[in-house]
Amino acid sequence: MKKFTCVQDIGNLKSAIEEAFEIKKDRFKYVELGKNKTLMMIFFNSSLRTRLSTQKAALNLGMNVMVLDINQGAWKLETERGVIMDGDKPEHLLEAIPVMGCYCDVIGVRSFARFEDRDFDYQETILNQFIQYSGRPVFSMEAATRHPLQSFADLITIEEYKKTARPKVVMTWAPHPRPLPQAVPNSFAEWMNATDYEFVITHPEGYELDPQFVGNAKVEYDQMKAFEGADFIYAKNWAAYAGDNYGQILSKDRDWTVSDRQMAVTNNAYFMHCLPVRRNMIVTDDVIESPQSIVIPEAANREISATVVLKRLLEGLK
Ligand SMILES: CCC[C@H](NC(=O)CCC(=O)O)C(=O)O
Ligand SMILES: NC(=O)OP(=O)(O)O
Repeated sequence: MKKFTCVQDIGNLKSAIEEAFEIKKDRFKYVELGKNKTLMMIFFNSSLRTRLSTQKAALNLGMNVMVLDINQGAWKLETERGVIMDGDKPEHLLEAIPVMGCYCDVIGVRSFARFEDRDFDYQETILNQFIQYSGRPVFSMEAATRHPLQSFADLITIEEYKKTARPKVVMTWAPHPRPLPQAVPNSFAEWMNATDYEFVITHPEGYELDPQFVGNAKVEYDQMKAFEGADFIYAKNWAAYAGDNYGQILSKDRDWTVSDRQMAVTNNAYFMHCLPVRRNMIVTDDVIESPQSIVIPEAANREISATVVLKRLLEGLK
């Protein structure tokens, strides 16, 4: 594997899941693979789970790790070409990227959507500059339109907990005080559509995601109807994508906050969320603390998805 940015990069999902379960049984099985290899993790945005689980995954494989928070300590970076750099940004990304590539063997990048220009975001301008100019294999630690390490961990978790071969999985929008990226919902939809699960997306009108990610999923504007008989509930907020509303908050309707009321019409569904989660906006305390909440095992599986991905990128170096 030369990059990991989307579901297609992991190849056959059944094999990927088998590899994840194999590594989960012995996460140090490939500890020699990363000897004298260095992972560089570059964050343009905050992180807890991705930062810790990916570093742990690198250690599982015997790698050295360097972490750079671009906005803390490094020079402020200009990312646009053609800009006269007479402002507060001393360095251009197009120099910084190949320089960073000199010091490592594999690069992970976190760079969220900026909501200033939908094309800039949806062309994955920042991530693709790392892929084009670093000279190293690059993987996404959440970029503008996807979060594949999270989605892979979500799939592993559903495979561990599902009680039927083809569970009903429902992704629901929920309210939030800030406009959040579409990366997590886009990516979850992309991975769910790559399985044979029954997949439903529910959100208020106006929150339609990019059709390239919605695919053949059923979109249901009635949340209670969507929840009927569900085996897994995946909650997430996202800002509007469509038209002139890109990056906007259209609703903060807390009737969409996941509570016992909605969970009561499911098939005793498991509750999932990528975290961090705004309690009593996205989900009530009772639901996220219930026996059906699997958000912690879901977060734990981030170490497994990252170990599989780094293992394949290291194998691709040979
Ligand atoms: C893994 C999720 C990362 C990010 N989440 C946030 O930015 C939450 C920030 C907040 O709740 O203020 C998102 O929604 O894409
Ligand atoms: N789910 C996830 O990626 O969490 P962080 O933003 O804390 O890394």
